[in-house]
Amino acid sequence: MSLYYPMMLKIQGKFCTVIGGGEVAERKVRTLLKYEAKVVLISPKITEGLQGLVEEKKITYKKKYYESGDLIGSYLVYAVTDDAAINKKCEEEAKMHQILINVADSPTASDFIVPSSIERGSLTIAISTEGKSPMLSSKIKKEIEEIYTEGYEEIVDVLGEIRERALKEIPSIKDRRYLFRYLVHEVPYEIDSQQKLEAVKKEMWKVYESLKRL
Ligand SMILES: C[C@@]1(CC(=O)O)C2=NC(=C\c3[nH]c(c(CCC(=O)O)c3CC(=O)O)Cc3[nH]c(c(CC(=O)O)c3CCC(=O)O)/C=C3\N/C(=C\2)[C@@H](CCC(=O)O)[C@]3(C)CC(=O)O)/[C@H]1CCC(=O)O
Ligand SMILES: NC(=O)c1ccc[n+]([C@@H]2O[C@H](COP(=O)([O-])OP(=O)(O)OC[C@H]3O[C@@H](n4cnc5c(N)ncnc54)[C@H](O)[C@@H]3O)[C@@H](O)[C@H]2O)c1
Repeated sequence: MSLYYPMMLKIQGKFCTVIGGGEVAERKVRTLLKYEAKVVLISPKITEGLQGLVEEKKITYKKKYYESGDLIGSYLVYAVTDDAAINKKCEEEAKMHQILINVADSPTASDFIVPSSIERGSLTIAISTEGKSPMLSSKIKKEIEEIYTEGYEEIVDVLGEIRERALKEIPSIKDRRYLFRYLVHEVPYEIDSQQKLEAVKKEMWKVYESLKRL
């Protein structure tokens, strides 16, 4: 059994502190920015990529070594220096203040792990091995990407729109469940071209209109 509880976290507008400015830090920062967090970066040296983000004012940069107290007020912390003793100090401070921390060189010390993930609009598929093999996570990701192709973004949006309409227009939960089951299990999602995708979307709405009237 895994000790990690999977969940989806909204970090938009939250202060996330990254200690360290190397390649791993850059990857973490880019992901945090993608989800619109407010990133504070603490490191004496940073990569060119991170320097670019500082110049574009995308992140707040404090050019210094980590000191105790730096984590106060953070929502999430990433200890990603190449110095295990410093990462450990960050871990201790975070634990003292009950701030969630990810420690790059120690999955077991981390409160949370960043999974490998696939995004198709609102559909997210995340894979984790509890840090035992990021390489396996990455392989599985590639396999799943082949099954859940980009077209799923639009399929999920249509499912969402139909669900919203059905909640208003189909009073019986049994009927709604039948509809959702039909849309997900019976309509074949053959969507390997835009033309086929459009045909599937049309079919989904047709199913909705016909089941609504029953
Ligand atoms: C998913 C992804 C998210 C992200 O970081 O953004 C991620 N690692 C990614 C990339 C990546 N990771 C590594 C390389 C170099 C190549 C290699 O060595 O493999 C590359 C680059 C690449 O593959 O391109 C190696 C590596 N990873 C960790 C250590 C430290 C250690 O194990 O001690 C070492 C050094 C091991 C060593 O020195 O040998 C630790 C972690 N990496 C995790 C996540 C967490 C566990 C996930 C899980 O449970 O499976 C965990 C525990 C911590 C965490 O939460 O960060 C991201 C995108 C992958 C994708 O999506 O394709
Ligand atoms: N989680 C992952 O996915 C993953 C992947 C590969 C490696 N790692 C681990 O992550 C760590 C960092 O890897 P990297 O390739 O980014 O290293 P790196 O050497 O490129 O960068 C280390 C950074 O830490 C900074 N630093 C050093 N001491 C500091 C201090 N006291 N305070 C603040 N910043 C300090 C340095 O200035 C530098 O910017 C390593 O321990 C490595 O084993 C993790």
